[in-house]
Amino acid sequence: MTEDLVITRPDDMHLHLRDGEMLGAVTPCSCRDFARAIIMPNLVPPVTTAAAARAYRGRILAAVPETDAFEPLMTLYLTETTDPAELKAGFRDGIVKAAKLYPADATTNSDSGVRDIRNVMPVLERMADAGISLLVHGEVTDPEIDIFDREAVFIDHVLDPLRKELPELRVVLEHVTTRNGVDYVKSADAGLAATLTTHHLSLNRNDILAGGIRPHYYCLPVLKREEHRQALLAAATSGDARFFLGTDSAPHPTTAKETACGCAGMFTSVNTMPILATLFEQVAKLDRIEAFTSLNGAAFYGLARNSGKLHLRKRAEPQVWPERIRAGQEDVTVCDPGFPVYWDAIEGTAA
Ligand SMILES: NC(=O)N[C@@H](CC(=O)O)C(=O)O
Ligand SMILES: [Zn+2]
Ligand SMILES: [Zn+2]
Repeated sequence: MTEDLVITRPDDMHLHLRDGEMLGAVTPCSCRDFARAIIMPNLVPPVTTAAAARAYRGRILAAVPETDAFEPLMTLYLTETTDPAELKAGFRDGIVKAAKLYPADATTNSDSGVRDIRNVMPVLERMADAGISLLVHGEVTDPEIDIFDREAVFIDHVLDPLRKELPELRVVLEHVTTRNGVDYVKSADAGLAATLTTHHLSLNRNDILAGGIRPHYYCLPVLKREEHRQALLAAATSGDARFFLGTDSAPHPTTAKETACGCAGMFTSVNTMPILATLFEQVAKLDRIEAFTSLNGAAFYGLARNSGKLHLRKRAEPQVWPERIRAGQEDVTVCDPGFPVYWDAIEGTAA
Protein backbone atom coordinates (compact mmCIF):
# COMPACT_ATOMS: atom_id res chain seq x y z
CA MET A 1 0.00 0.00 0.00
CA THR A 2 1.63 3.28 -1.05
CA GLU A 3 -0.36 6.40 -0.75
CA ASP A 4 1.73 9.49 -1.27
CA LEU A 5 0.63 12.96 -0.48
CA VAL A 6 2.95 15.66 -1.79
CA ILE A 7 2.65 19.00 -0.06
CA THR A 8 4.47 22.32 -0.06
CA ARG A 9 7.30 22.09 2.43
CA PRO A 10 5.94 23.07 5.88
CA ASP A 11 6.92 25.90 8.22
CA ASP A 12 6.91 25.62 12.00
CA MET A 13 5.62 28.94 13.28
CA HIS A 14 6.54 28.35 16.96
CA LEU A 15 9.75 26.52 17.77
CA HIS A 16 12.21 26.36 20.66
CA LEU A 17 15.70 25.37 19.55
CA ARG A 18 17.54 26.37 22.77
CA ASP A 19 21.29 26.87 22.61
CA GLY A 20 24.60 25.01 22.96
CA GLU A 21 24.53 21.22 22.78
CA MET A 22 20.74 21.10 22.83
CA LEU A 23 20.61 23.41 19.80
CA GLY A 24 23.08 21.16 18.00
CA ALA A 25 21.00 18.08 18.79
CA VAL A 26 17.51 19.32 17.97
CA THR A 27 18.03 21.66 15.00
CA PRO A 28 18.56 18.81 12.49
CA CYS A 29 15.23 17.32 13.63
CA SER A 30 13.39 20.45 12.46
CA CYS A 31 15.38 20.78 9.23
CA ARG A 32 14.23 17.39 7.96
CA ASP A 33 10.59 18.34 7.44
CA PHE A 34 10.43 22.12 7.82
CA ALA A 35 11.78 24.88 5.57
CA ARG A 36 11.46 27.73 8.06
CA ALA A 37 10.56 28.30 11.67
CA ILE A 38 9.63 31.18 13.94
CA ILE A 39 12.27 30.85 16.64
CA MET A 40 11.27 31.53 20.22
CA PRO A 41 13.57 33.92 22.11
CA ASN A 42 13.30 32.49 25.66
CA LEU A 43 16.96 31.66 26.08
CA VAL A 44 18.85 32.43 29.26
CA PRO A 45 19.39 35.37 29.03
CA PRO A 46 16.53 36.08 26.61
CA VAL A 47 17.03 37.39 23.08
CA THR A 48 16.11 41.03 23.59
CA THR A 49 18.18 42.88 20.97
CA ALA A 50 18.57 42.68 17.22
CA ALA A 51 22.27 41.97 17.75
CA ALA A 52 21.47 39.01 19.99
CA ALA A 53 18.93 37.73 17.44
CA ARG A 54 21.52 38.01 14.67
CA ALA A 55 24.09 36.09 16.72
CA TYR A 56 21.55 33.43 17.70
CA ARG A 57 20.51 33.06 14.05
CA GLY A 58 24.16 32.42 13.21
CA ARG A 59 24.40 29.68 15.84
CA ILE A 60 21.23 28.05 14.49
CA LEU A 61 22.50 28.13 10.90
CA ALA A 62 25.76 26.55 12.07
CA ALA A 63 23.68 23.63 13.43
CA VAL A 64 21.79 23.07 10.14
CA PRO A 65 23.11 19.97 8.35
CA GLU A 66 24.89 20.78 5.08
CA THR A 67 22.35 18.83 3.06
CA ASP A 68 19.41 20.86 4.38
CA ALA A 69 18.10 24.35 3.75
CA PHE A 70 16.46 25.90 6.79
CA GLU A 71 15.60 29.51 7.51
CA PRO A 72 15.26 30.62 11.12
CA LEU A 73 12.83 33.53 11.48
CA MET A 74 13.93 35.41 14.57
CA THR A 75 11.84 37.04 17.29
CA LEU A 76 12.66 39.41 20.13
CA TYR A 77 11.62 38.78 23.70
CA LEU A 78 9.58 41.75 24.87
CA THR A 79 10.49 43.22 28.26
CA GLU A 80 9.29 46.29 30.08
CA THR A 81 12.46 48.02 28.94
CA THR A 82 12.36 47.05 25.24
CA ASP A 83 13.44 49.98 23.11
CA PRO A 84 10.89 50.40 20.29
CA ALA A 85 13.52 51.99 18.05
CA GLU A 86 15.74 48.90 18.40
CA LEU A 87 12.82 46.62 17.58
CA LYS A 88 11.82 48.67 14.55
CA ALA A 89 15.40 48.81 13.28
CA GLY A 90 15.72 45.01 13.61
CA PHE A 91 12.44 44.57 11.76
CA ARG A 92 13.51 46.98 9.00
CA ASP A 93 16.78 45.09 8.60
CA GLY A 94 14.82 41.87 8.18
CA ILE A 95 16.52 40.13 11.12
CA VAL A 96 13.51 40.42 13.44
CA LYS A 97 10.17 39.05 12.26
CA ALA A 98 8.06 39.58 15.40
CA ALA A 99 8.16 40.21 19.14
CA LYS A 100 7.08 37.73 21.79
CA LEU A 101 5.09 38.64 24.86
CA TYR A 102 5.64 36.37 27.84
CA PRO A 103 3.63 37.38 30.90
CA ALA A 104 6.29 37.32 33.64
CA ASP A 105 6.62 33.85 35.18
CA ALA A 106 3.96 32.29 32.92
CA THR A 107 6.25 29.61 31.48
CA THR A 108 9.83 28.40 30.91
CA ASN A 109 12.39 31.24 31.15
CA SER A 110 9.78 33.98 31.39
CA ASP A 111 11.04 35.79 34.48
CA SER A 112 12.16 38.78 32.39
CA GLY A 113 8.70 38.95 30.83
CA VAL A 114 6.03 41.61 31.10
CA ARG A 115 4.39 42.13 34.53
CA ASP A 116 1.86 44.71 33.38
CA ILE A 117 0.80 45.16 29.77
CA ARG A 118 0.37 48.92 30.44
CA ASN A 119 4.13 49.16 30.73
CA VAL A 120 4.68 48.04 27.14
CA MET A 121 1.88 50.01 25.49
CA PRO A 122 4.32 52.53 23.92
CA VAL A 123 6.21 49.63 22.28
CA LEU A 124 3.01 47.95 21.15
CA GLU A 125 1.79 51.21 19.59
CA ARG A 126 5.00 51.48 17.58
CA MET A 127 4.68 47.82 16.57
CA ALA A 128 1.15 48.44 15.34
CA ASP A 129 2.38 51.39 13.27
CA ALA A 130 5.26 49.42 11.80
CA GLY A 131 3.22 46.23 11.13
CA ILE A 132 5.34 44.11 13.50
CA SER A 133 3.38 41.13 14.81
CA LEU A 134 3.00 40.50 18.52
CA LEU A 135 3.17 36.81 19.47
CA VAL A 136 1.58 36.08 22.83
CA HIS A 137 1.86 33.37 25.41
CA GLY A 138 -1.79 33.86 26.33
CA GLU A 139 -2.06 32.95 29.99
CA VAL A 140 -2.53 35.08 33.09
CA THR A 141 -0.21 34.27 35.98
CA ASP A 142 -2.47 35.24 38.88
CA PRO A 143 -2.18 32.39 41.41
CA GLU A 144 -5.88 32.87 42.21
CA ILE A 145 -6.82 31.75 38.70
CA ASP A 146 -7.10 28.02 38.16
CA ILE A 147 -4.39 26.81 35.79
CA PHE A 148 -6.97 25.33 33.40
CA ASP A 149 -8.68 28.73 33.10
CA ARG A 150 -5.63 30.91 32.56
CA GLU A 151 -5.94 31.15 28.78
CA ALA A 152 -9.65 32.05 28.82
CA VAL A 153 -9.04 34.70 31.50
CA PHE A 154 -6.09 36.12 29.54
CA ILE A 155 -8.28 36.50 26.47
CA ASP A 156 -11.03 38.31 28.39
CA HIS A 157 -8.87 40.47 30.66
CA VAL A 158 -5.75 41.17 28.61
CA LEU A 159 -6.00 40.28 24.93
CA ASP A 160 -9.44 41.56 24.11
CA PRO A 161 -8.97 44.96 25.83
CA LEU A 162 -5.56 45.26 24.13
CA ARG A 163 -6.99 44.57 20.69
CA LYS A 164 -9.83 47.03 21.28
CA GLU A 165 -7.30 49.69 22.21
CA LEU A 166 -4.89 48.87 19.38
CA PRO A 167 -6.98 47.28 16.61
CA GLU A 168 -4.16 47.64 14.07
CA LEU A 169 -1.76 45.48 16.07
CA ARG A 170 -1.23 42.12 14.39
CA VAL A 171 -1.42 39.38 17.01
CA VAL A 172 -0.75 35.64 17.07
CA LEU A 173 -2.30 33.84 20.00
CA GLU A 174 0.39 31.21 20.39
CA HIS A 175 -0.37 27.58 21.23
CA VAL A 176 -4.10 28.12 21.61
CA THR A 177 -5.50 25.32 23.79
CA THR A 178 -9.21 25.95 24.31
CA ARG A 179 -12.51 26.25 22.48
CA ASN A 180 -12.70 29.78 23.93
CA GLY A 181 -9.42 30.65 22.21
CA VAL A 182 -10.55 29.20 18.88
CA ASP A 183 -13.88 31.05 19.07
CA TYR A 184 -12.11 34.27 19.96
CA VAL A 185 -9.80 34.03 16.95
CA LYS A 186 -12.75 33.26 14.69
CA SER A 187 -14.65 36.26 16.00
CA ALA A 188 -11.94 38.70 14.93
CA ASP A 189 -12.18 40.47 11.59
CA ALA A 190 -8.51 40.79 10.78
CA GLY A 191 -5.05 40.87 12.27
CA LEU A 192 -5.52 37.95 14.66
CA ALA A 193 -4.31 34.40 14.10
CA ALA A 194 -3.36 31.42 16.26
CA THR A 195 -0.83 28.66 16.23
CA LEU A 196 -1.86 25.14 17.19
CA THR A 197 0.61 22.63 18.56
CA THR A 198 1.15 18.99 17.72
CA HIS A 199 0.56 17.91 21.31
CA HIS A 200 -2.60 19.92 21.97
CA LEU A 201 -4.06 18.41 18.79
CA SER A 202 -3.10 14.89 19.94
CA LEU A 203 -3.55 14.69 23.69
CA ASN A 204 -5.88 15.81 26.47
CA ARG A 205 -5.45 16.30 30.21
CA ASN A 206 -6.29 12.68 31.03
CA ASP A 207 -3.05 11.76 29.30
CA ILE A 208 -1.09 13.61 31.97
CA LEU A 209 -2.97 12.37 34.99
CA ALA A 210 -4.97 9.17 34.46
CA GLY A 211 -3.31 5.91 35.52
CA GLY A 212 -0.14 7.62 36.79
CA ILE A 213 1.46 11.02 36.37
CA ARG A 214 3.28 11.46 33.07
CA PRO A 215 5.75 14.30 33.20
CA HIS A 216 6.50 14.12 29.48
CA TYR A 217 2.94 15.30 28.81
CA TYR A 218 3.36 18.38 30.98
CA CYS A 219 3.53 21.59 28.98
CA LEU A 220 2.24 25.12 29.18
CA PRO A 221 -0.47 26.01 28.58
CA VAL A 222 -1.36 22.69 30.21
CA LEU A 223 -3.34 20.15 28.14
CA LYS A 224 -7.09 20.67 28.41
CA ARG A 225 -10.26 18.55 28.28
CA GLU A 226 -11.07 16.38 25.25
CA GLU A 227 -13.80 18.78 24.11
CA HIS A 228 -11.14 21.47 23.75
CA ARG A 229 -8.85 19.15 21.79
CA GLN A 230 -11.79 18.48 19.47
CA ALA A 231 -12.28 22.21 18.95
CA LEU A 232 -8.59 22.65 18.14
CA LEU A 233 -8.65 19.76 15.67
CA ALA A 234 -11.75 21.21 13.99
CA ALA A 235 -9.96 24.57 13.64
CA ALA A 236 -6.76 23.01 12.29
CA THR A 237 -8.60 20.92 9.72
CA SER A 238 -11.09 23.64 8.73
CA GLY A 239 -8.85 25.33 6.17
CA ASP A 240 -9.46 28.66 7.99
CA ALA A 241 -6.35 30.72 7.20
CA ARG A 242 -6.22 32.16 10.72
CA PHE A 243 -5.00 28.83 12.12
CA PHE A 244 -1.56 27.40 11.40
CA LEU A 245 1.02 25.02 12.79
CA GLY A 246 3.42 26.07 15.52
CA THR A 247 4.73 22.85 17.02
CA ASP A 248 5.94 24.52 20.23
CA SER A 249 8.53 21.76 20.23
CA ALA A 250 10.24 22.62 23.51
CA PRO A 251 13.03 20.21 24.39
CA HIS A 252 14.18 19.80 27.98
CA PRO A 253 16.67 17.20 29.21
CA THR A 254 14.85 14.04 30.28
CA THR A 255 16.29 14.52 33.77
CA ALA A 256 14.57 17.92 34.00
CA LYS A 257 11.21 16.35 33.10
CA GLU A 258 11.42 13.20 35.24
CA THR A 259 11.78 14.88 38.59
CA ALA A 260 9.69 16.14 41.51
CA CYS A 261 9.21 19.53 39.83
CA GLY A 262 9.47 18.95 36.11
CA CYS A 263 9.86 21.49 33.31
CA ALA A 264 7.03 22.30 30.92
CA GLY A 265 7.46 21.41 27.27
CA MET A 266 7.27 18.52 24.79
CA PHE A 267 9.76 17.65 22.09
CA THR A 268 7.77 17.13 18.90
CA SER A 269 9.79 18.43 15.97
CA VAL A 270 10.88 14.90 14.98
CA ASN A 271 7.45 13.37 14.54
CA THR A 272 5.02 16.25 14.06
CA MET A 273 4.32 15.75 10.36
CA PRO A 274 3.57 11.99 10.62
CA ILE A 275 1.40 12.65 13.70
CA LEU A 276 -0.54 15.40 11.93
CA ALA A 277 -1.06 13.24 8.82
CA THR A 278 -2.54 10.56 11.09
CA LEU A 279 -4.86 13.05 12.83
CA PHE A 280 -5.99 14.72 9.60
CA GLU A 281 -6.63 11.30 8.02
CA GLN A 282 -8.71 10.23 11.02
CA VAL A 283 -11.14 13.07 10.37
CA ALA A 284 -10.96 12.65 6.57
CA LYS A 285 -9.32 16.06 6.09
CA LEU A 286 -5.91 15.12 4.65
CA ASP A 287 -6.56 17.56 1.83
CA ARG A 288 -6.38 20.38 4.41
CA ILE A 289 -3.01 19.51 5.94
CA GLU A 290 -1.06 21.60 3.44
CA ALA A 291 -3.00 24.78 4.26
CA PHE A 292 -2.43 24.22 7.98
CA THR A 293 1.28 23.34 7.87
CA SER A 294 2.57 25.13 4.79
CA LEU A 295 0.34 27.95 3.51
CA ASN A 296 -1.59 29.78 6.24
CA GLY A 297 1.37 30.73 8.40
CA ALA A 298 3.44 31.98 5.48
CA ALA A 299 0.48 34.08 4.32
CA PHE A 300 0.05 35.63 7.78
CA TYR A 301 3.72 36.61 7.94
CA GLY A 302 3.75 37.83 4.33
CA LEU A 303 6.31 35.20 3.30
CA ALA A 304 6.55 33.54 -0.09
CA ARG A 305 5.28 29.98 -0.27
CA ASN A 306 8.12 27.45 0.01
CA SER A 307 9.11 25.98 -3.34
CA GLY A 308 10.29 22.68 -1.83
CA LYS A 309 7.97 19.73 -1.24
CA LEU A 310 7.42 17.15 1.46
CA HIS A 311 6.14 13.67 0.70
CA LEU A 312 3.86 12.07 3.23
CA ARG A 313 3.56 8.33 2.77
CA LYS A 314 1.14 5.88 4.34
CA ARG A 315 2.85 2.83 5.86
CA ALA A 316 1.67 -0.67 6.61
CA GLU A 317 3.29 -0.75 10.05
CA PRO A 318 3.18 1.93 12.71
CA GLN A 319 6.18 4.24 13.05
CA VAL A 320 8.77 3.70 15.73
CA TRP A 321 10.95 6.65 16.73
CA PRO A 322 13.93 6.59 19.02
CA GLU A 323 12.61 7.09 22.53
CA ARG A 324 15.31 9.65 23.22
CA ILE A 325 17.76 11.82 21.31
CA ARG A 326 21.21 12.50 22.71
CA ALA A 327 22.15 16.09 23.49
CA GLY A 328 25.68 16.17 24.87
CA GLN A 329 25.70 14.62 28.34
CA GLU A 330 21.88 14.73 28.44
CA ASP A 331 19.12 13.32 26.29
CA VAL A 332 15.67 14.54 25.24
CA THR A 333 12.61 12.32 25.24
CA VAL A 334 10.64 12.29 21.98
CA CYS A 335 6.90 12.96 22.42
CA ASP A 336 4.77 9.84 22.19
CA PRO A 337 1.38 10.93 20.79
CA GLY A 338 -0.29 7.95 22.45
CA PHE A 339 -1.70 6.42 19.25
CA PRO A 340 -0.14 4.45 16.39
CA VAL A 341 1.20 6.64 13.59
CA TYR A 342 0.90 5.14 10.12
CA TRP A 343 2.56 7.96 8.19
CA ASP A 344 6.10 8.81 7.20
CA ALA A 345 7.46 12.16 6.11
CA ILE A 346 10.01 11.40 3.40
CA GLU A 347 12.03 12.83 0.55
CA GLY A 348 11.81 16.41 1.62
CA THR A 349 13.19 18.39 -1.28
CA ALA A 350 14.64 21.65 -0.12
CA ALA A 351 14.55 23.66 -3.34
N1 LIG B 1 5.37 25.22 25.94
C1 LIG B 1 6.06 24.86 26.99
O1 LIG B 1 5.55 24.07 27.80
N2 LIG B 1 7.31 25.31 27.21
C2 LIG B 1 8.03 26.26 26.44
C3 LIG B 1 7.62 27.67 26.71
C4 LIG B 1 6.31 28.08 26.11
O2 LIG B 1 6.12 28.00 24.89
O3 LIG B 1 5.41 28.52 26.84
C5 LIG B 1 9.53 26.11 26.75
O4 LIG B 1 10.31 26.98 26.36
O5 LIG B 1 9.90 25.10 27.38
ZN1 LIG C 1 4.32 29.71 25.56
ZN1 LIG D 1 6.66 27.74 23.14
